[in-house]
Amino acid sequence: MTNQKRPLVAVIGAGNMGTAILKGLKNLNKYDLLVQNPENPRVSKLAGQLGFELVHDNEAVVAKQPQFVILTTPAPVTLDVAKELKKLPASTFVISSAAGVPLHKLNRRITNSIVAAMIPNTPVAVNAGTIGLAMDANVSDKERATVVDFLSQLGQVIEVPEKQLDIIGVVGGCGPAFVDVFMDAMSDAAVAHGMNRQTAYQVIASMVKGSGALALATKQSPSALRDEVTSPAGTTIRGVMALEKHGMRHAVIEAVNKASD
Ligand SMILES: NC(=O)C1=CN([C@@H]2O[C@H](COP(=O)(O)OP(=O)(O)OC[C@H]3O[C@@H](n4cnc5c(N)ncnc54)[C@H](OP(=O)(O)O)[C@@H]3O)[C@@H](O)[C@H]2O)C=CC1
Ligand SMILES: O=C(O)[C@@H]1CCC=N1
Repeated sequence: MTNQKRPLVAVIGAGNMGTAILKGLKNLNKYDLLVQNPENPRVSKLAGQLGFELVHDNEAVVAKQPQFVILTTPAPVTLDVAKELKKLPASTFVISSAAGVPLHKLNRRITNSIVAAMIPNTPVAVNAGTIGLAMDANVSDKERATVVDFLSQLGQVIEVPEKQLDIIGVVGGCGPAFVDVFMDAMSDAAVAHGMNRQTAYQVIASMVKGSGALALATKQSPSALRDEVTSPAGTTIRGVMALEKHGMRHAVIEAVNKASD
């Protein structure tokens, strides 16, 4: 049997987003994984769980010549990290997930490699993410396709002009937290009506997953889908009217506005 070498993917910054990406990549079972993070027992434990190699400086990342480098560092340190990746080979793809860090600033520091900016969300951990992606015009079609093909393994990739990454970051990136608040509130109500907590979580998560799948499959607008549920004089319309009365629509719009500030 031949011992074929697997492509190496490096993730710099194994916090919440880095870990979600590592889990999604691990599920694929086709990449070797390298992580750079400051020494931290949490990350050492994660290395054992997910089976990645752990290093603590970017020189070690450069030396190992990964095919893809994913930056999941806090936004304020990402440009400093990028500076240390200058010596990566020209064939390396560096994909930053740092919200609000613009491509031209990354490109100024990573002068050699192909650079992309993305906004993923935590469902990448189960390969069901939503990933906004922007690349400079000078990236070739072939390079662009390589990045899209790679990231598509973690979820749905939506290429957008860079100026739209901020709003994708809110709707797609923060969105799971907003949906989690909704699911948590609905679980409380279900428990108040006598459902046990674990069953409530299962029913509600499955309902949210199915609603998203139906919207994607049918391409119907949310309002058209809602109308299909609201039977005349039925239960749903009473619930929808209560949501309107208590300002759910306004609360959601305000959440997006505040997160965009
Ligand atoms: N969380 C999300 O859903 C999303 C996050 N993002 C972006 O991802 C990035 C990370 O966010 P998030 O995971 O939530 O943040 P976390 O704070 O959870 O993770 C940041 C990680 O980076 C590590 N780190 C800090 N400084 C360095 C450094 N110089 N070199 C290498 N690693 C470093 C931290 O290590 P330690 O903890 O040991 O200090 C930590 O493990 C941000 O830029 C954010 O904008 C984008 C979309 C969605
Ligand atoms: O809360 C944040 O700033 C990051 C960016 C999008 C989701 N999480």
